[in-house]
Amino acid sequence: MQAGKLVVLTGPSGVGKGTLLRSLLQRHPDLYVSISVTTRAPRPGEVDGQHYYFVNRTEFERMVAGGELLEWAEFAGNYYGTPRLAVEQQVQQGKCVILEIELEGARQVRQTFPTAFRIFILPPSLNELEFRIRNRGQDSEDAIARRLQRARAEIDAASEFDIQIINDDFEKALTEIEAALLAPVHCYSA
Ligand SMILES: Nc1ncnc2c1ncn2[C@@H]1O[C@H](COP(=O)(O)OP(=O)(O)OP(=O)(O)O)[C@@H](O)[C@H]1O
Ligand SMILES: Nc1nc2c(ncn2[C@@H]2O[C@H](COP(=O)(O)O)[C@@H](O)[C@H]2O)c(=O)[nH]1
Repeated sequence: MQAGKLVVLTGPSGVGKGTLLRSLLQRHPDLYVSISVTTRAPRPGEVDGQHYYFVNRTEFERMVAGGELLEWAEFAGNYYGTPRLAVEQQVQQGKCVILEIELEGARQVRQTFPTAFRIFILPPSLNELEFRIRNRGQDSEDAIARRLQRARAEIDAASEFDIQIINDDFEKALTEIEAALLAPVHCYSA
């Protein structure tokens, strides 16, 4: 699996991973962002096959049993996983493939693809993280509590990653990710 590169982007829910990735894709449309499978219900505006593949638990468990997922985890009461085939095909075609996934999945990828480049996005503070999740206005109180509880453990694991970037000033964080990905050893190397 070495023609392209695999990049893992992890960080607590609400830190801004998705927003950073959308801006990164606008600047670098040749990047490939993996579309995950999830049992979470779609949020308003989320489109099946674009934001996620939305499936029920039975279908997700069938995909796990069939070896169709590169990694998967349960997060805040729902399953999330990365479809293996699309990622492998894109990497073989030389693409730089980005997985935006939580900590347990990132750890699995470290076992299966130890050469993957792994970035951890940190919030400026837990208070700001909570503000961002609430301000996003997409999660129930229960979901917010579960996500914040998980955030603490995730932040404690930040040093497992190749680099840590604080998403305080958005443009600065974006530039730091861009610089890391465009370094020859991380993406786009021959
Ligand atoms: N640097 C920043 N300063 C202030 N707000 C930000 C910043 N970056 C992102 N946000 C805002 O934080 C909220 C959460 O961002 P986003 O949904 O991208 O997080 P996420 O890490 O992808 O979350 P999840 O893992 O739950 O999908 C959004 O409303 C976004 O606009
Ligand atoms: N292990 C995986 N984690 C994933 C995947 N796709 C998304 N995620 C992470 O889940 C949480 C919650 O996402 P949300 O869209 O419900 O807010 C967040 O940390 C995502 O990064 C995946 O395929 N595998």
